Amino acid sequence: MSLLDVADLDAGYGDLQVLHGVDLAVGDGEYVAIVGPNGAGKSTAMKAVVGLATHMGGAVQFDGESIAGLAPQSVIERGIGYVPQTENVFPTLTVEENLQIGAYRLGGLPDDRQAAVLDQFPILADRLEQRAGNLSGGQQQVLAMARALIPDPPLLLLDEPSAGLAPDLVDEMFDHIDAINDRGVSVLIVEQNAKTALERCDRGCVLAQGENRYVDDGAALLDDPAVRRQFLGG
Ligand SMILES: Nc1ncnc2c1ncn2[C@@H]1O[C@H](COP(=O)(O)OP(=O)(O)OP(=O)(O)O)[C@@H](O)[C@H]1O
Repeated sequence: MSLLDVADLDAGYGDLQVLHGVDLAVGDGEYVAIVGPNGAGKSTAMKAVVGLATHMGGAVQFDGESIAGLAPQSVIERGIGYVPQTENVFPTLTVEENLQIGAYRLGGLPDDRQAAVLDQFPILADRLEQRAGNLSGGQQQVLAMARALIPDPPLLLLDEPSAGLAPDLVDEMFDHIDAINDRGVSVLIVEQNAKTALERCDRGCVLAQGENRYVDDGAALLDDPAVRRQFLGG
């Protein structure tokens, strides 16, 4: 049994079904990437796990328990951190206040959790009093990840963490994700940047038109001529 196990998932928005029978698993300590063309349903798969898309059928299990159809706050309370693609920090609040919001379910920001994330992301330690909206795009993404990590979730979901970043910052973002995973947090990312994501992850899942197309080790997918031709530009 994986930490996150999604089987035969149907999901969408209201009456619109976007996902058709999607399977997805993230093992303990594993780093999994969902890649695929625009509109494939990658973000929807992630949103269905966290309760932001309509669950229409199939199983979603986290740590051996069903979370299918649960509201986002219940999913997060069970130990899944989630960083949406956009609007993932409160721009008018300071860095420290953003971290405090990550702790609101804990009834306050424990010193050890603040210390742990500041140790991991020193760039934030120097900017605690700065408004989040004044940080660069990359720094805001780091803050969003740090906030999601405050409750110490065993699984972190990142929706397009490299979106909108200058090319030289993309590698830096992926280095941060590697470091999070190296500290024992299981990671599921959705990425447009398929090649880089597949190079970095343990396992990749290629989605197209709301269905699984390929699931394999990242390196095996990168080597697969059919995957390269259809999804990686040759
Ligand atoms: N809130 C929503 N309400 C209705 N339809 C939506 C909503 N969000 C996404 N969709 C539709 O669901 C389909 C899949 O979108 P999704 O964002 O999951 O794709 P994606 O693979 O993440 O693509 P992209 O890389 O372009 O974000 C698209 O047709 C999109 O228009």
